[in-house]
Amino acid sequence: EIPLNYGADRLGKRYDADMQKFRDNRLGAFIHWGLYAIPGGEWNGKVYPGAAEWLKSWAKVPSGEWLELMKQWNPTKFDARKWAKMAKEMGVRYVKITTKHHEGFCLWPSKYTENTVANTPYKKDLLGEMVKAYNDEGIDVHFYFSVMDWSHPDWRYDVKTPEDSAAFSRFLTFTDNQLKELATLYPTVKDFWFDGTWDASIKKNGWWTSHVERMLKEMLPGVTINSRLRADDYGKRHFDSNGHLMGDYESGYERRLPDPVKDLKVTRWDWEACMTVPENQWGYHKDWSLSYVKTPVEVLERIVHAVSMGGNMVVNFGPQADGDFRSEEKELAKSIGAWMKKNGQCIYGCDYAGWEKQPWGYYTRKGSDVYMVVFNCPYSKHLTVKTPKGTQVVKAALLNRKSVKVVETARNEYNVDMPAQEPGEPFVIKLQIKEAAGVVDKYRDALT
Ligand SMILES: C[C@@H]1N[C@@H](C(=O)NCc2ccccc2)[C@H](O)[C@@H]1O
Repeated sequence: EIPLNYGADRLGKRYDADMQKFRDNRLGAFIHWGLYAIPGGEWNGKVYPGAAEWLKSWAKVPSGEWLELMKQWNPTKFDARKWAKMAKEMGVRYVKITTKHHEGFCLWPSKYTENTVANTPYKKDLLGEMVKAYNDEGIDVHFYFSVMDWSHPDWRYDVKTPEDSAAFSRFLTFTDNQLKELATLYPTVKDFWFDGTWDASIKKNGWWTSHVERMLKEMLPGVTINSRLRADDYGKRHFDSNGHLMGDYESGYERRLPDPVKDLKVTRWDWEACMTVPENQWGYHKDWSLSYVKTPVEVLERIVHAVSMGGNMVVNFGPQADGDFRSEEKELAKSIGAWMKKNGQCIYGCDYAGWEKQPWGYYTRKGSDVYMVVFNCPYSKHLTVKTPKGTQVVKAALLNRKSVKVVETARNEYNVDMPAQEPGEPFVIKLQIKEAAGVVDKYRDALT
């Protein structure tokens, strides 16, 4: 192994209670809310199809002009308790909030910059209201924090000159101060999800990313940190130069998922994916007709797919500037929540089952309970199940307890019947299994 000063602090998964809670939560929501919600993808009469939270970049708006939007920031319809109820109804166990996105506008009254909610007509501490409301509903709060800050004069994409070094050193101190502020003001925060860390300036300062992980874990024992923060001595990100995951979970799956057959390696570490409902909109965009908008079932399939491979899924919401949500997002939360109410036991606390994936859908597992989550109904009316050697399927039942017939068709192969009534939506079959070592093998391989 290459000797590293700023590589992974720990080898292998964390098994402490805080990490177990992170893992058991499985389903989260992202809240992308900032000044970008005001223009909603349109600038000077032109609508930009790219990610709305990147509008400042697409429309090449100078920081001074962009920050003028602060004068319009007054979410009169914002009601943190309503937001928390919506999350509760959706069945998410945690919410990741953009404390500060690339634009540099802070949802909390930071004393290290003028670019905060305190200097807007709204004035109040939005982040504090959200943290309290979500926590009051028993929902964990995670902080999204963008290291890249387009509005800070000392931010640099790269560090090439002595002036760059002096400026970026000031920037890193500023960022330290903001992170300490967040950890001090909101000590119930359970996770920091860092973004905007791909530029050369950060890759050349791997030491700082290691310092941030250690500083936050010192201030908030048990807090989790995503791999995206981290760069090692050689600028290697997420995984260090020895291939070890940095941080506590891999956070590279943004708007994409591992292949459920080819990418089984991801089951070796903790990971969390995040997704948008349109093709690529995190912040509020006024025109969702510009790209495909996923249906609730398509969102649900991505949630189940992630859990089936031992990962978490975070579904994004981009609130309007007025503090209300668009109807598509309200309907999505209701629809996912209704399904989770009936079937959540195949998600919460579940993990990779280790069985061979079948075309009808995904397996998840919790202890000795194996769940079949069916998205694709076969014309054969049977759901093929292939178990690992030594494992038998004893019984199968729908979650409403109606049993379904199981017929053994070959060694470690079964036909599980489809339910008599067509469920009309993705459904779950719970398997009772028997894992006996050295089971009598009554089948013979063909002599060829
Ligand atoms: C979670 C997402 N990460 C932010 C982001 O910048 N993603 C990578 C990206 C990099 C360059 C152009 C578009 C998107 C997006 O704005 C969201 O916050």
